[in-house]
Amino acid sequence: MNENLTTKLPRHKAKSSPELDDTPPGRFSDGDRAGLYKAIYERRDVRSEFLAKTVPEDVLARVLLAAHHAPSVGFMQPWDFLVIRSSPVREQIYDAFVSANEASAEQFEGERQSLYRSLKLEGILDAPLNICVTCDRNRAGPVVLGRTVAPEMDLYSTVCAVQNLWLAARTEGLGVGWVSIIQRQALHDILGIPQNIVPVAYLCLGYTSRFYRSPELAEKGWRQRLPLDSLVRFDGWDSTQESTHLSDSEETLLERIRQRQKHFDFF
Ligand SMILES: Cc1cc2c(cc1C)N(C[C@H](O)[C@H](O)[C@H](O)COP(=O)(O)O)c1[nH]c(=O)[nH]c(=O)c1N2
Repeated sequence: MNENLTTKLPRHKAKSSPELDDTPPGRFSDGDRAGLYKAIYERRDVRSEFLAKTVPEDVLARVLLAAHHAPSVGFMQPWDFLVIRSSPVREQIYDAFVSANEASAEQFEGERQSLYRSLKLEGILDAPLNICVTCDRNRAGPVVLGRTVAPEMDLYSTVCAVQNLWLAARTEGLGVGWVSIIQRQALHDILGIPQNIVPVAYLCLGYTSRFYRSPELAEKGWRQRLPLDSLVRFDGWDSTQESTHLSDSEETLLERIRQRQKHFDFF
């Protein structure tokens, strides 16, 4: 990275006195870093705990602007944000969810199906606000820097915006729940989204009575977080993790990951 550029970056100060701030240029202060990691670890997918409380416009503006600052291929910014408050509209979306969810439940069998049916997988009517994040695949014309050999990059960019929104919302005390159990065509029909625009995410958003400490699906026995050390590979897919094949630094990295994940096990 260009050193001059780095040194010109604004210093983020968590400490009250600037003289005490010895944060290296370009790096966040301990407080700022802790805030970001806290948002990451304490973000949850929220379905049941929404409160009716209104989300003030300035808070929503901050969250949407955070989403708009996501990275995007060729700086395409392919997203639009449909803010949905109307109860009749949300009721139609909810009906679309119910029929898609019934079909989804049929994909599982026996106890797994019973457990699936016991899960609440949306907060469409409970949350005061729903947001549909879409992707305009033609926003920057047919040829986009970075998308020439990987056309799906615009969709990935839109997902980056969703993640920014999700994290920013968490710092504001807002819960977000992603509902993907809705036929895409139903979103086109109900929301009048043109066929050339892709609905990427349907989100429920609002203040909550609480946030689960760990993913609700983990707490309810659906699926647990995987050990990260088993997902890290070195220099190629087939690299083995047998200790004889690992360099000291690779072994140290995996050990640090194990220690850290044990520490954060409950997330
Ligand atoms: C693309 C995509 C799509 C969905 C989700 C997420 C993502 C990324 N999730 C939320 C998902 O279940 C949740 O993220 C995981 O269970 C992990 O929990 P936390 O997000 O860490 O709380 C989700 N949850 C839900 O109740 N109904 C849904 O339809 C979906 N769909």
